[in-house]
Amino acid sequence: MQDSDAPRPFASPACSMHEIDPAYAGTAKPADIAAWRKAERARLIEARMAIPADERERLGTRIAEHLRLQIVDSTIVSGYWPFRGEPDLRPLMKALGSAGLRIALPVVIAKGQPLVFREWRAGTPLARGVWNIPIPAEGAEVMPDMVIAPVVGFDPPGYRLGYGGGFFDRTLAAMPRHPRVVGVGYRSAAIPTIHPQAHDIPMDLIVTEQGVELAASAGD
Ligand SMILES: Nc1nc2c(c(=O)[nH]1)N(C=O)[C@@H](CNc1ccc(C(=O)N[C@@H](CCC(=O)O)C(=O)O)cc1)CN2
Ligand SMILES: Nc1ncnc2c1ncn2[C@@H]1O[C@H](COP(=O)(O)OP(=O)(O)OP(=O)(O)O)[C@@H](O)[C@H]1O
Repeated sequence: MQDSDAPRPFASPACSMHEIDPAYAGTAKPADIAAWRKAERARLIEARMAIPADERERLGTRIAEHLRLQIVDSTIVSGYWPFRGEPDLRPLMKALGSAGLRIALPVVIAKGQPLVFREWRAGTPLARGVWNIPIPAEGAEVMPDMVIAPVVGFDPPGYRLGYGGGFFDRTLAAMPRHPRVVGVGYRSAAIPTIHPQAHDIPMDLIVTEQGVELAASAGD
């Protein structure tokens, strides 16, 4: 009698991924990309906030350890002030500042406009910016040569899903010299694709608690 669950090794080709419906693989192009992104952001942010705070802190420390190894030949590094459960890299920002690097934070000037970067040092007074994000109350506007961008989601080629303002894409597109752009996030923010659009600029590198996820090929 034939056991229907038993493996039948030669019944099909070794790899049949090409036969799988893209919808099943989670990569079918949604009819409405903006609506899909909105729902995906909400899902990813909710999942991130559900990670217990002490676990997020542990993961953030590991991300900072991996990230630190990537900071070579940079003089002005833009970090970020964490919110909505983003990895907290402030200890690293302080350590880099003590080591002589200049640190900046992104500032929203207006919706639909590029960000500007303002220098920050430990102890710099903060003000509440748009969406109540803390920003340096004073300080020179600077051009970072490395930008650390927190991700809500990311995909294997290094495209970043953010909060939906389009700020980093607009900012990078407007910068006279392309800085090194490093996306940071928890490994659980990895998705098969963010369905990149023409305006989406891929990260040069993504760093999670597991290490460096990708490095764009030399010369990019
Ligand atoms: N910590 C941190 N600071 C940062 C960023 C970031 O990602 N993380 N930004 C990186 O860009 C900028 C702020 N970007 C933001 C963009 C949108 C929303 C926001 O709340 N948007 C609306 C929905 C927008 C839409 O879907 O149309 C919302 O969520 O209600 C918040 C911040 C600058 N500072
Ligand atoms: N360079 C650009 N010029 C004009 N519009 C842009 C540019 N980049 C993005 N946008 C617009 O911004 C909106 C949001 O873009 P997107 O969904 O990529 O945001 P996001 O990367 O998730 O957000 P954020 O960077 O703020 O965290 C879209 O409507 C997009 O068309």
